[in-house]
Amino acid sequence: KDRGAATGVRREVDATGKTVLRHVKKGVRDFNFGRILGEGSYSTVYFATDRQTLKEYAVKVLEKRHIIREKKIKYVNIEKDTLNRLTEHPGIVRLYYTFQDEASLYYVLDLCNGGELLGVLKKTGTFDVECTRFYGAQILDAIDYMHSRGVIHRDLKPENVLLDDNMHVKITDFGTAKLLKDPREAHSQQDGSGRGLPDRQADFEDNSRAASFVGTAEYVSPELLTSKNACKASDLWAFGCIIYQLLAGRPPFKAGTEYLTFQKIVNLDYEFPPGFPPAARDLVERCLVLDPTRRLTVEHIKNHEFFDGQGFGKSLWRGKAPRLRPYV
Ligand SMILES: C[C@@H](Nc1nc2c(c3cc(-c4cn[nH]c4)ccc13)C(=O)N=C/C2=C\CC1CC1)C(C)(C)C
Repeated sequence: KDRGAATGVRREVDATGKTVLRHVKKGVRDFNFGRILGEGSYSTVYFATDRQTLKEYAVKVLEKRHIIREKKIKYVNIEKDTLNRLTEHPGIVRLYYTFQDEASLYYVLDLCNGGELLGVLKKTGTFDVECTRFYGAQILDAIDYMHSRGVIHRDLKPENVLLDDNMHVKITDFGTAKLLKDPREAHSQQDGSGRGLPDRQADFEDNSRAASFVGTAEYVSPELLTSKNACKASDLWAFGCIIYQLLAGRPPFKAGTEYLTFQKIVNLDYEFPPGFPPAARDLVERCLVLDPTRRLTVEHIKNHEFFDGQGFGKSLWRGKAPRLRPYV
């Protein structure tokens, strides 16, 4: 079958002579590929335009041979399953289509023209309190939605927080997410950390994969370094690191080598620069808690004084993003 077939619905006559409408998958030839937007370890993301609709997308291309050789098939499936679970939130990159050809897999996704939050932060150096509150609230709202759908991101960091045309947040890069098997976990605080529901410990991911993955050094939570088990609170540890970094211009735990960075994390060895806003300091201190069961939850954070006056409903995603100003 011609993979590059035009899109949409085609009228055909089936074996019994009945006229049927067939949905035809999009293919590589339905898109004009443009520049490279970003490169991951197993993928390249291109700018692309749909030739029929002229809509612009980001297309993530994964080379099959590379994935097989590097034994990453599981990660590819996790990412696709995760993207297919997270379809109804403005703060999550949306997957529209997938297709393949002999050599590669293709994911057609939201185009985030604002690029990575890290890039924007590097340009301004730091964010002022208003910007930190707005971007912190959007990231937190997206985390809340992910967790409600039983997804733990496990590698949240400013490189994976993208920005769309309105400079609103789009969380991406779910190849290392952890999908809680039992959706019941999704709607409660119990979340695979084995807390409170010991009998369901078995429900969770096979520990072999969990054991093998560790996030990006600066944002990885202490429990992932010590017990190899990520939980929803692990994403809130990363959230605390991101809030600190937006205001300070650098992450709280950063050393010359990964090992020394891990040392700082498990020893909670960090300090605030002079003039760090007190409400933000209190919030960060209550997220960067070694014991995941004592860390603030999403609900606690939404009610923290740092977010006083910040709505978390639809208004958060409708309003204009604040002009980016450095925290001086
Ligand atoms: C984090 C990711 N980088 C990026 N991933 C995506 C972008 C993206 C866009 C720019 C950009 C746009 N304008 N200027 C820069 C720079 C980096 C991007 C996008 O627009 N849409 C979906 C993406 C990813 C979705 C896919 C994970 C499911 C890595 C480095 C892994 C390739």
